Amino acid sequence: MGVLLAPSLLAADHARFGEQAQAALATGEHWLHVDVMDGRFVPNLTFGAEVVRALKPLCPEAVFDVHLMVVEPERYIEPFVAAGAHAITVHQEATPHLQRTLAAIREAGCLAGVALNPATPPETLRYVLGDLDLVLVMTVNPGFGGQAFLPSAARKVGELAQLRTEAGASFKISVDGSVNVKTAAGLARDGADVLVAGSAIFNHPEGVAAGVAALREVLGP
Ligand SMILES: O=C(CO)[C@@H](O)[C@H](O)COP(=O)(O)O
Ligand SMILES: [Fe+2]
Repeated sequence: MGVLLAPSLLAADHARFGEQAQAALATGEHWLHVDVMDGRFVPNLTFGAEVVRALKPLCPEAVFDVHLMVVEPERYIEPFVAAGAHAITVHQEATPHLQRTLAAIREAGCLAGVALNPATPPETLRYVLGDLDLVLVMTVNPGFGGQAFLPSAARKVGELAQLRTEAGASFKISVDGSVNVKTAAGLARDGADVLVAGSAIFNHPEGVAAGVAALREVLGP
């Protein structure tokens, strides 16, 4: 299976979410990445489950990939499931009860993901590998779009691919932060299954379709 692209709505025009989400899906991509920030876990605020609920009828084919950058993420599983999320990712650093939280996400019928801040080692997931469907490697510090890529954090992609093989696990490896035409191909070669891209898609000077096409071109067939 080829690499999936997950356009990140954080970089979309917030006054035209529906239109921009539809433009991203019209390119043939299916995932939509939804960045939820609470002003506590990260120094920025975005939106909540109502955005997924509102987009759902406009984008019935979308896979809503929710990235919770919030403290106490377990409190938000139910509202996002009810709104129509398909994948819910919590931060390893945000909950002391990671296994329970992942189990609750799966129990609710969603893919269960864990995000790793740049300083968090993949080994911290060793004892929850069987509870995971997705690991989100942050290649910037979470909180903002348009930041500089951290190559040290990207090294985790290959390490996770190795850990996955050794453990006989099957989680997807997703990468989030400064995914663009310079970084995408290397990340895919290292083992990324999903590439989250905000600025590279929604801030492309020729529009959303051109942003997706440029990434697809460097990724190859
Ligand atoms: O989770 C985050 C930021 O915290 C991301 O999903 C950003 O939306 C990525 O934006 P770009 O780096 O692609 O502009
Ligand atoms: Fe994100």
